[in-house]
Amino acid sequence: MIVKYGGNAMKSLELRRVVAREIAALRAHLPVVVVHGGGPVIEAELSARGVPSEFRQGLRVTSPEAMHVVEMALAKLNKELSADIGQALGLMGRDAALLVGELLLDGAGLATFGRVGRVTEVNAALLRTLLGVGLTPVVGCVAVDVQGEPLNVNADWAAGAVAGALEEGIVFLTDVDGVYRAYPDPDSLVHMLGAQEVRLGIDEGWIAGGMIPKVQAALEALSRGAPFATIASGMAPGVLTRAATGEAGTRIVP
Ligand SMILES: Nc1ncnc2c1ncn2[C@@H]1O[C@H](COP(=O)(O)OP(=O)(O)O)[C@@H](O)[C@H]1O
Ligand SMILES: CC(=O)N[C@@H](CCC(=O)OP(=O)(O)O)C(=O)O
Repeated sequence: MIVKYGGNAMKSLELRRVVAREIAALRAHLPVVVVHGGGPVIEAELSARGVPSEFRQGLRVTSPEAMHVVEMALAKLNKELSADIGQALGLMGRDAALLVGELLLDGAGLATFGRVGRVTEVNAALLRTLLGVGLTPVVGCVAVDVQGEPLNVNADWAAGAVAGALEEGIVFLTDVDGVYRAYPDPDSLVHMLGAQEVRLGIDEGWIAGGMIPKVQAALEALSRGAPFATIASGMAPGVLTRAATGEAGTRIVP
């Protein structure tokens, strides 16, 4: 199974330990690949260095200077998360062409998002080799382009691409229990959400901000062969097993 671990599900050291325990418990039953982001850590490093960055359509417009900071921040976090999880090997998408990508272009075909990219190829053989020797791959969301330059990939997209390539299910851990029809009304949590309703939700604006790349990545993973894709809260005990069996979170369906 693929676990996408984002910035909001690692807000505190305590929460990080809870998630690490969940991942360790899950892999006693099935192989796990972790793909992580780290938006808040990136944000802190950029502001400490006075490097400006803005979000457009939920994506960080990434100058070459910002790219440098993004990669540095995520690489350090990658080592910390790998240590939290244990029996893990931390890798960036740039290592061994694990995540190969291309620049994201706007509607006019221009790279107005800067170094933001999307994944075109995943080195699934490497992930399978690591799993085969009992290591949990922990993958940071910086991909490499054909020129060997880094690309800043939204971590939900990166995780969705890995799930599609391995044809395994994926759980996106975040700070909410799933997708709400009227966020944050707790009674409006949706248990199953189809592609058509996802499009409607984005158009009508009740799926917004950071939830947009998550639902898009879930649909992309399903279309590439992942058997299930669920969005769930990293704060709920036992969440990974419950999300995998459909008892927790919002399951996205084609
Ligand atoms: N319909 C919705 N249901 C739930 N959360 C939503 C919805 N629309 C927008 N959101 C926002 O999406 C956030 C999760 O995305 P994001 O902050 O990018 O998480 P992460 O860092 O875990 O990837 C929630 O905290 C919430 O503020
Ligand atoms: C292009 C883009 O937006 N990249 C993200 C990568 C990290 C990420 O996605 O982290 P979360 O999972 O914590 O949101 C960024 O720079 O913040």
